[in-house]
Amino acid sequence: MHKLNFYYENGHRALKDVSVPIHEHRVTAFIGPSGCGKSTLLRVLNRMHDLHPGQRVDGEVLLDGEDILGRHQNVEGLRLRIGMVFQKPSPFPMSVYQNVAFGVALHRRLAKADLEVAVESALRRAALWEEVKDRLGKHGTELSGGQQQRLCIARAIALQPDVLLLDEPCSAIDPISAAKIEQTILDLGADHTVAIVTHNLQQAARVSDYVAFTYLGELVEFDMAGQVFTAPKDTRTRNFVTGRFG
Ligand SMILES: Nc1ncnc2c1ncn2[C@@H]1O[C@H](COP(=O)(O)OP(=O)(O)OP(=O)(O)O)[C@@H](O)[C@H]1O
Repeated sequence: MHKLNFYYENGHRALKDVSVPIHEHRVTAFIGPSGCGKSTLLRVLNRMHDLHPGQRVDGEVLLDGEDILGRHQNVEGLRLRIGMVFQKPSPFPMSVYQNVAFGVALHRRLAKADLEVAVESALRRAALWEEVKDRLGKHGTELSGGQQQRLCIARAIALQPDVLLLDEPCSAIDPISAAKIEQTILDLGADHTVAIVTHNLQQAARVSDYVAFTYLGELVEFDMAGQVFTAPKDTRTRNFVTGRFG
């Protein structure tokens, strides 16, 4: 993304000339103190601001050379290519199976058996299959919080997106589920481009290849994760990763 600016309805400029590469088939973590614009940035990548006519964005976000912010961009099609998982698990009010199958059936003409294969594959990749394979007809909202979040990840990856955006996927989740989700993110990074927002610096260090540190809407530092955590160049990054502020 290049020189990205974002303004909320009240004129607040939440992103200021943010330029950052998001590398293909790598995990990029966005870290920074509360309110520095991390979620805003992910939402722009999914064109969520289209739902709020008073919000304004300028700059460029290129996906395979095409500006996804372009006025003529097919936003529905874009959201198939760029999947998003939100902080709060949000399963559809339907069965576990339907939660994953629904979007797939909508966008791909698959025979029943192939649809079942696609659902199983997504649930396996989200490290949920073993826990739900005997109760696929159960309501998605009856799963535990950690299971619901993995269901949302399965739902997103079933659509075979090129890019997956994860906004604090483990924030409301017990450590065992969080560890499973982290492993899922590591596995997904092998063949998906992943951008994750997390408050958990240890988690960012464990799952990401690259780290972007943002502060007050600006990109302060972008580098390989090891570099940012062990030898940050900017004093603000150093203070943040060593727990001196944030
Ligand atoms: N709907 C809104 N209207 C006006 N300002 C907003 C709105 N939503 C967020 N903001 C402001 O934009 C800035 C960035 O918010 P954002 O949610 O992107 O930060 P964040 O880094 O994700 O924070 P956190 O880590 O707490 O989730 C903050 O100053 C916030 O107060």
